[in-house]
Formats: sequence, structure tokens, C-alpha cells
Amino acid sequence: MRLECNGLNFTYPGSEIQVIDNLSFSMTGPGFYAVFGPSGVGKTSFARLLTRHADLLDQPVKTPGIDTILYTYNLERLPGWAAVGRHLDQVCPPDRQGLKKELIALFCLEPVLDARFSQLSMGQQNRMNLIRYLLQDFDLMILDESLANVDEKLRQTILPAIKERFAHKMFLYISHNLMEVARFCKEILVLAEPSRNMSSRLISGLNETSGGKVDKSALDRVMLEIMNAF
Ligand SMILES: Nc1ncnc2c1ncn2[C@@H]1O[C@H](COP(=O)(O)OP(=O)(O)OP(=O)(O)O)[C@@H](O)[C@H]1O
Repeated sequence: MRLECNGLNFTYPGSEIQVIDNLSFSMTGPGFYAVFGPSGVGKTSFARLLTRHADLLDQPVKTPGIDTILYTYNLERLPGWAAVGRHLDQVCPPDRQGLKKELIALFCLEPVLDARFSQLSMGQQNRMNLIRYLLQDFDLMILDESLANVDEKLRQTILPAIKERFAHKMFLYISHNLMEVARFCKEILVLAEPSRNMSSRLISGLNETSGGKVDKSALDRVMLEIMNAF
């Protein structure tokens, strides 16, 4: 599988400001990738462009080996009024009941399965929403701040576990957490603002797995490289 852009440009209809300017990169193979950059640089716009896959057929974007792209974002709501556990039961394919249970435990959500979505905290809502996506079929999943409001310690358990459990899938993780993207991602696409005359760059991350020891000096180096890229 590969996600490749060769000179992608994008401007919202009616706007004079170009959001994506000549973006080129290639991400090859499954794994956890990040999209990083300052607020307003175009991360969400880029993600949404990718999900409108059909519109991109005449664009310089290639996705060989990627048929299904899912996009999930922070503060997305679960539809309906049922208890969240019942909702997951309904959307879960019969052969993924084991995976559902595993994810509920991993995401520490057993105690709230009988609650309605509106009764959950924001971090619980984001975790619950992410589970319903992970139960679906996909090749590439875009996580747009999907773990916002989840505490650092739990995120550091969840991220490597998702990487290992879905090792044959591709993830694009949009996050403002510099340390997290540097530690857990295979490559980080740093989007630069067109007005600053800097090109967007792909930077190698540490791609840490669970139980791995943090190499602090390597982490510092990657974080510095990312910061200097925009
Ligand atoms: N529907 C729209 N129409 C016109 N301009 C838009 C639209 N949506 C976003 N923009 C503009 O596009 C630019 C990029 O926005 P986008 O949401 O993609 O940035 P971002 O990097 O995801 O930001 P953040 O990190 O704050 O979420 C911003 O200047 C924003 O104002």
C-alpha cells in the first residue's frame, strides 16, 4: 500500500488563500504516520481531501493498495440514543466480537458501557467513537485529533496497541502532540505554511512499540527536526 502526492494543490471554492501548495510525498507500507504542523496550516483540509477519494482521481494523488479510507475526528458524535455498549454491539460484525471486547478493555471503557454517549466525558466519547471505526473494514484510517482529551498515560498505552493490533493497516494521525508523533510514528509529514516559503517534509519518527524504552536523545533530535521544519 502507498499514499503518494505529487504536487497537490488545494484552494477552497471562493477563497483566495491556497491551503495546500505543491505538496509532494510518498508513504509506503502499513504503519503509523503523522500529519503535523501549526494550527490552520491545512491538516484537516488535507485529510478531508483524501477521504473524498473519487474527487482526487484527476489529482496528483495515488493510493495503490488502499481501497477504503475512514476519517474520524475529535468531538465526532455517536448517532442514536442507545447505551454506548448496545451501539457497539449493533455496529460490530459477528466475527469481531473478540476484537470489540479487547478494544473496550484496552480503552478502559467497561465501566461506561451502560451510559448514553452524552453522559460520557469528552475523552471517553473520543475513545468510544474510535472503537466503532476500528471495528469496520479499512485500509487507511485518518485519526484527526481522535485521542484529544484522553490523558497522556492512556494514550501511550492505546497508540502502540493500535499499531500492533492493526499492523497491516495504514494510519494517518493528526495531532498537535510533538512528543507523541516523534515517539510513536514511523514518519511525520510536517506541513509548512505556503506563506513562509518552506516546503512540507517527511521526517522519520522513532516508531516505538509497547514496552520499548524511550531513547531520550533520539527523541529530542526528532522533535527538534520537526520543530525546525515549519
Ligand atoms: N470550508 C472552508 N472554507 C474556506 N476555508 C476553510 C474551510 N475550512 C478551513 N478553511 C481554512 O483552511 C485553512 C486550513 O484549515 P484546516 O482546518 O485544514 O487547518 P488545520 O491545520 O487542521 O488546523 P488546526 O490544527 O487548528 O485544526 C484555514 O486557514 C481555514 O480557515
